[in-house]
Amino acid sequence: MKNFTSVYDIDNLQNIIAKALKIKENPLENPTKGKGKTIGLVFLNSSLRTRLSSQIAAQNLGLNVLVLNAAQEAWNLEFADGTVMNGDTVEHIKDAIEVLNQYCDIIAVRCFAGMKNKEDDVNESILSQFLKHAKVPVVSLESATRHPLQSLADCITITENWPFDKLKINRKPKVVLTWAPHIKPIAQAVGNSFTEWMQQMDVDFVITNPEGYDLDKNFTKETPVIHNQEQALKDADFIYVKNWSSFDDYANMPKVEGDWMLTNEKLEVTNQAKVMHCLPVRRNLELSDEVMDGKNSIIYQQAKNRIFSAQAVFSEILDELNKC
Ligand SMILES: NCCC[C@H](NC(=O)CCC(=O)O)C(=O)O
Ligand SMILES: NC(=O)OP(=O)(O)O
Repeated sequence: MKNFTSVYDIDNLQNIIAKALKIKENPLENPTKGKGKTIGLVFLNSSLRTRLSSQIAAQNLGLNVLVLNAAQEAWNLEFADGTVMNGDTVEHIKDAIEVLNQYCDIIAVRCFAGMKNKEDDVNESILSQFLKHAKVPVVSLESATRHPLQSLADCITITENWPFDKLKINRKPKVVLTWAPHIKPIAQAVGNSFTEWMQQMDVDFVITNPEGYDLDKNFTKETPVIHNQEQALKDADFIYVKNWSSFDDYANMPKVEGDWMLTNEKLEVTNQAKVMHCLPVRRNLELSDEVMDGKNSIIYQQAKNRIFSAQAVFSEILDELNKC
């Protein structure tokens, strides 16, 4: 694996899920694979899980880990080309990446959507600069349109809870991605990414969201989008709860009819569905305390699997680097 920014960077989804599950059994199986190499984890936005799970994963492989919380600790970065830098920005992203090339064997970056300019976000204006200027492999820690390490962890979690090869049940699980309320505009990255990965899993996948909140068609493709939440949740085996703002009316929050928060009452029409969320979650807004703390939640298991998703990816990148 050269870079990891989407599902399209992996050769075989089932193989990498199996690899991650094997790592989970023995995370310290290859403690020297990354010896003498350095990964830089660059965060342009906040993080709890991605920062810590990537750090654990890298350490399990013997990598040196540098963490840069760039938004708080580094110089104020300029992203636009050709700007006369006589304002607040101190260092151009191009120069920062060139310097990271000198220190790192792998560069991992978190760069959320700016939510101001749709074209910039759709074109991944920041991640694309890393892909252009980095001379080492680049890993996305969530970009403007995708969160692939999260989605891989989600696939691992679904597989653990629905062991496709071992189950006697001869049907695919029904997986529902349901929109949830929020107080502010949130990017579509997690929803897009989950959609992209579910389309490659052996599952029946549907999305439910209010009118005006359909995700980018380039991600949803043929996936059914249902605007009636109760209808979509019927017989679900897995429910993935996530908020996102409007894509069509970009980064706005059109008025929503009804209450979309996931509650135990809503779970009644499901097949005792397992509930997932990438976290952080706004309790009693996106989903109720009773769901979050209840027996259907596999949300902390999902968070734990972030370690093994990152470790499987770093391991594949190291295999490639160690070939040279
Ligand atoms: N990395 C996981 C999710 C990160 C981000 N959530 C947030 O920004 C939540 C912020 C808040 O709840 O105020 C998102 O959905 O893309
Ligand atoms: N799920 C996730 O990526 O969490 P953080 O934003 O805390 O890293």
